[in-house]
Amino acid sequence: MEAVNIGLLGFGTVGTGVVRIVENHQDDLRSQVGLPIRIAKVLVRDLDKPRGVSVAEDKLTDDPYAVIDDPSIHVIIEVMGGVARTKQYLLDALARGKHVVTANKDLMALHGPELMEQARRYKCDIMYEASVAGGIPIIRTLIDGFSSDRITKIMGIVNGTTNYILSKMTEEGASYLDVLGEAKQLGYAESDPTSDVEGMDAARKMTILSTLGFRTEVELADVSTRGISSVTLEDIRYAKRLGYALKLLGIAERQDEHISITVEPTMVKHTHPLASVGGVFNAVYVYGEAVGETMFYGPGAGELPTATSVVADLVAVVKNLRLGVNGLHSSTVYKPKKLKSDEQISNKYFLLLHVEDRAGVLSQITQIFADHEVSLESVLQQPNPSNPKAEIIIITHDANLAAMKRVLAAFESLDVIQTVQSVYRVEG
Ligand SMILES: NC(=O)C1=CN([C@@H]2O[C@H](COP(=O)(O)OP(=O)(O)OC[C@H]3O[C@@H](n4cnc5c(N)ncnc54)[C@H](OP(=O)(O)O)[C@@H]3O)[C@@H](O)[C@H]2O)C=CC1
Ligand SMILES: N[C@@H](CC=O)C(=O)O
Ligand code: NA
Repeated sequence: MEAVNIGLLGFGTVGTGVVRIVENHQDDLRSQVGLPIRIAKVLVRDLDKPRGVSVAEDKLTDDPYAVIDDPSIHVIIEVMGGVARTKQYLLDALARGKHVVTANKDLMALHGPELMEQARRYKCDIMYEASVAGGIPIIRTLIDGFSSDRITKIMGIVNGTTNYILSKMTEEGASYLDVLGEAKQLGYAESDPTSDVEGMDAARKMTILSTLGFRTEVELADVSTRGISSVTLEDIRYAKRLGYALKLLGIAERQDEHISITVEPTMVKHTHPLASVGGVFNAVYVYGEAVGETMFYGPGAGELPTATSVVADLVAVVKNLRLGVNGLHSSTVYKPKKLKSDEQISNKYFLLLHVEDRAGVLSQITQIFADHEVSLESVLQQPNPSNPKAEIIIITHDANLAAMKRVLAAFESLDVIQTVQSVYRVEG
């Protein structure tokens, strides 16, 4: 073997970064793996599209099997996105003995176990560090760094696009749609940004992180998911005033072997380290029984940060190749899965209610909380100059989710409440 030949599936934001790093860091990479690394073929959709970095014309193809079936290719780097078709390409590549590096969280969250089984069968590696928190080496950290510990909490800002949007709304009062447009321009958003703003992208990443952290097979359907599309500037202003930052947080918790995983806009206390993570940055807070609190911070999306993780995976694959130890994935998933019920999930909540501005309203509302045994940390009532109704802002003490759902159901039949404007989980 004279060189490691790469088949690159996709030449967009991340693919361009991979080609740049392989070119610009060639000497360092070669010193580490003992062989030159060559981009042998590149799959694109549109052969005529102008590219940010050039590759020889004869390397470009729009035929995926010209890459997958090429016997000279050792490693497939998949940075094209997509699920069903892409899964088939990777299953076929593995069956032909090619190692795989992918940045595709949609695919790994939905079909990770099947792809890993195929990799085991054909003694190949499949690595996916870039799939969660772009440039942060968090997957390696969970698999290797914490192999000796028992993780009980993973809490993360794992979507760069939504963190960018919420940060700009908070700092500049910018409009949601304007900032979403910017995030698309900057290459942060998915090709369909609905998966960013509705929380699905973060849910896929939390599926991957909690599977690794809790060593149990978490499925996407286990993640209760809510995005940021209904977050208003008013919510953000209230959060700020009360000493919180509004963040799209993924939170995975384990207690007595029961787990819960959520993705939702969350009020994070200003003193919590996650509150100051701004822009496209991501951060993952991990609590282990032995290690205690840890936090990992870095760019969550974008060309070169994401490509850094992809190429680091490539280096790991090639080192294994040189040692002849590819495909020796030890089992990181071996615990039976037990999900928490709503009665076992306990959080603080923030509520913003628009109500009739007359005597006795507040006591009717607080009575409903008392009836369902939810106790309150603070209650603030104020007139709203732009609305004849009053606003009530409530922060609860820790309350179980089932009780909170009963409170919200009871509010529906209380005619003094005009609207339940917002409900957010509170952390820190
Ligand atoms: N952008 C980011 O910051 C991050 C992205 N990711 C993940 O990395 C992957 C790639 O993302 P990104 O680079 O942003 O995506 P882009 O849309 O920028 O690039 C996708 C590339 O794949 C090619 N492609 C897509 N579908 C096909 C197809 N059916 N046949 C042939 N070629 C195809 C496109 O070809 P053409 O150029 O001709 O259109 C394009 O070159 C996704 O899975 C994404 O979720 C992960 C972490 C961060
Ligand atoms: N669209 C994603 C890209 C990285 O995974 C994000 O914004 O985080
Ligand atoms: Na990562």
